[in-house]
Amino acid sequence: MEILTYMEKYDYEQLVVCQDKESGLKAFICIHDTTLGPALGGTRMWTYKSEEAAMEDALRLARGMTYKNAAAGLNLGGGKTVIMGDPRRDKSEELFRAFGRYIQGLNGRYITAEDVGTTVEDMDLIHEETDYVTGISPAFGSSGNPSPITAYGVYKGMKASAKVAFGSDSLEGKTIAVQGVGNVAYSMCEFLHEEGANLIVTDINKEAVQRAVEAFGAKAVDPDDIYSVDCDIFAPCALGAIINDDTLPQLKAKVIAGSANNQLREDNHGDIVFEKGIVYAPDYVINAGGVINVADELLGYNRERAMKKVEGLYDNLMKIYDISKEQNIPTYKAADHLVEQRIAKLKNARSTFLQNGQSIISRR
Ligand SMILES: NC(=O)c1ccc[n+]([C@@H]2O[C@H](COP(=O)([O-])OP(=O)(O)OC[C@H]3O[C@@H](n4cnc5c(N)ncnc54)[C@H](O)[C@@H]3O)[C@@H](O)[C@H]2O)c1
Ligand SMILES: CC(C)C[C@H](N)C(=O)O
Repeated sequence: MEILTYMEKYDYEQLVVCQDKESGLKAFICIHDTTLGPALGGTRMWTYKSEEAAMEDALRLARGMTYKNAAAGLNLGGGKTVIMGDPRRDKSEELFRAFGRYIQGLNGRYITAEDVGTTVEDMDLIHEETDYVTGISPAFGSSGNPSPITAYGVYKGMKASAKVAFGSDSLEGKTIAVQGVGNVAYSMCEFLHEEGANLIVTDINKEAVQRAVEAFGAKAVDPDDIYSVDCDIFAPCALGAIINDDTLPQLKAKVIAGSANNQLREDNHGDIVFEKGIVYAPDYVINAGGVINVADELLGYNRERAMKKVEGLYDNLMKIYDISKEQNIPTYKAADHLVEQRIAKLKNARSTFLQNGQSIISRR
């Protein structure tokens, strides 16, 4: 990968490479765009096949956060970190504290939180070294684990998508195929089960599958079989790029609505989804609940205010579905246009000089 060429193509601001031999930290912090405010995005810890794969993931995820934060109406830019390592084996106090010092060195340009492979406890360790971290323990006045709030937002967004596809937003009796039953998807399944949906689940972690089978009477299938099951809604809640040339011909669902980031391998897969008449909830719109919740901490956390915004994801998606219908364009394009317009307009509106270049958040 020609890294600077790639960064120029998609307008990236900064890529920070973190290496600390003593703690074993190997990480990439990527800041995509800070037009709207400091870059907020989670930290993923994962066993990447190569340094290049980790760096590419950080870049793709950071850009996704710019779009997510802008679409959710937040005054925040987009960034993300990936730490190379096995979250079950390689975590330590010194690793997260070393990482916290790298974040502190960015002096507020980047603020982190949880993502795949990291927890509230990890954020607390980062917090030992920097204030630029959210999703820490509620004892610090924080909002805690964002996953259940993300799950609630996805549930609401799934209802909006069902309304468009089936004429009613009730999920009672609907069959929903869930890929990955980790932190977000388990909470999401609680809402779906309560509403009377039938669940089909898969995960590469057998214990996660078992937990969902026992709690929700879910039917379990092997990871490769989840795409072809008979279902109304496919909910991708594991990793990205799962809507692609191999999986699309297998899908029977009328709706794709899940929490995973970067679900479309390439944009053209969003075009194919549209041509097939599948209602696709753009990932960064439907899964914004967690970031909305942690972002509220920057204003002094108020759960009621945050939840009101998360409820609004239903309407945010409806707006995108309306634009998609009116303009006959795929939903991912409708969402991208809205975001790009917001950023362009605000770039202009925020171009006047301010003493010390203060941002709204730093004034609170
Ligand atoms: N946690 C949040 O608040 C949040 C917010 C927005 C988006 N997301 C996104 O939602 C997704 C899930 O996040 P999470 O926090 O629940 O992570 P998690 O690690 O708790 O859950 C992911 C699950 O997917 C499983 N998995 C991985 N690869 C798989 C595969 N090929 N087939 C089946 N299962 C597989 C894992 O074993 C794990 O159980 C991620 O893409 C994440 O970026 C999370
Ligand atoms: C800020 C975090 C809650 C970010 C979350 N992992 C996301 O992808 O939205």
